[in-house]
Amino acid sequence: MQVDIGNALAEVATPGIPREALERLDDRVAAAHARIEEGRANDEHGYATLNQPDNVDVDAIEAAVEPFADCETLINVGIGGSALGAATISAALDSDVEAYYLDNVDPKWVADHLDDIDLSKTALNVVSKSGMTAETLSNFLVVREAMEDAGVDWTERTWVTTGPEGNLRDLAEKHDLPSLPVPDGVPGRFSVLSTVGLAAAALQGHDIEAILDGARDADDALGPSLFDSPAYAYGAVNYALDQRGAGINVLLPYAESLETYAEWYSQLWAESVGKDGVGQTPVRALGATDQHSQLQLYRAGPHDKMVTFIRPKERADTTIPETDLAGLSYLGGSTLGELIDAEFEATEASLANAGLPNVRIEIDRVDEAAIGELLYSMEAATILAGELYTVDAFVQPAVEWSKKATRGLLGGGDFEEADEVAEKTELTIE
Ligand SMILES: O=P(O)(O)OC[C@H]1O[C@H](O)[C@H](O)[C@@H](O)[C@@H]1O
Repeated sequence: MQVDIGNALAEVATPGIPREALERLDDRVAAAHARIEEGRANDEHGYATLNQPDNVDVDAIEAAVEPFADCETLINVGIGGSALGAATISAALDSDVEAYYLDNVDPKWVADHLDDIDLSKTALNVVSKSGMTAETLSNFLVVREAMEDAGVDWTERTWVTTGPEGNLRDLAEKHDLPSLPVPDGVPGRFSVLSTVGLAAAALQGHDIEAILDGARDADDALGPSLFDSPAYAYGAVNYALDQRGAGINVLLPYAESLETYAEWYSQLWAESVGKDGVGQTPVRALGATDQHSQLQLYRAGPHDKMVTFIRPKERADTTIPETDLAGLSYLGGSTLGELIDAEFEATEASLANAGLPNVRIEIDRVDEAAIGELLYSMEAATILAGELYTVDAFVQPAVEWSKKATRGLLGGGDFEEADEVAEKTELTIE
């Protein structure tokens, strides 16, 4: 993985980072790296994330999914960190096993999925670190009932990934379900390179050892200087641009297979650095599609953002047939890959021309090793940013308020948060 921060420098962009400021920031990166290494050595909460590639029990994962080797479909019931990592790997890599991630409780959407799936040929993975998440448990109950209605023995088609306690752990013990533990000391959003993200990948036939090898390569690239570590360079530059006014980071992957990656990164970054009144806002977009929807704003709107361009350097390709259509013959004989790469470079240059900061991330191709390297690198980039923002990157207390309000609204107890829902200030225009 390469990270090119040239277009984030002050000689190109506004806001931009002067080279001498980057040198000074590198001193803080060295101190942050030392703190991270200390946290890893002591297996501290959060920092233990970066030890995952050496802690994952690949045999246990493969053994847990082996009973489901005959399935044609996987349903992953989980939300947030219990869905987005696995979904990123599923979206990036091809498989004969179709995977559905039920990570929302939109009734029609859930029902439509269940109507489309042959539940007798389906494996169900229920994932929740806490084992308490309302959306996950509700969707599990809905899928279980659908299996029963279809005459399918759900206990024969289900494995659970969860913590040592909670409803899911109780369920697994009550029904003797195969289960995998979530890793200790690893917050959900940092758990893709563990049982949480890799079990689904194993079931889909992906080489999880290769994913972990990619992560190990990224680990080897970590060091006390951003000038030697692509992951730290990315985390440090995002932080430095945010300090200078680029409070938004638009993620612009130029591959459909990386669109879910942008969703995963958005949770990782937002929940990690978004606290105590600070934190850059990740925004998901897609190249080349959003050149035709958002680029106008990126190039000619306020300089309150940066853009992250992401692409694989190698990709399977499709030739554009020769044509005599007026004004289009120049495309004939080229390939869609050449077109999207030209658009990547042209759009990147158009932002540099407008002085809007941007960073380029390139992976060799979209395969197991490159995905492992990218995911691990972004986890390291985020942990480093947490140190630079001086926030605790491993907690997310702000998500609890609406959970309490929801529970109160549905009769799940007395919560003052629910009372405040009823006190909404209204000015409805209709
Ligand atoms: O894995 P679970 O305990 O079910 O939590 C799933 C998700 O929900 C929480 O509310 C947090 O916002 C996320 O960080 C977490 O990944």
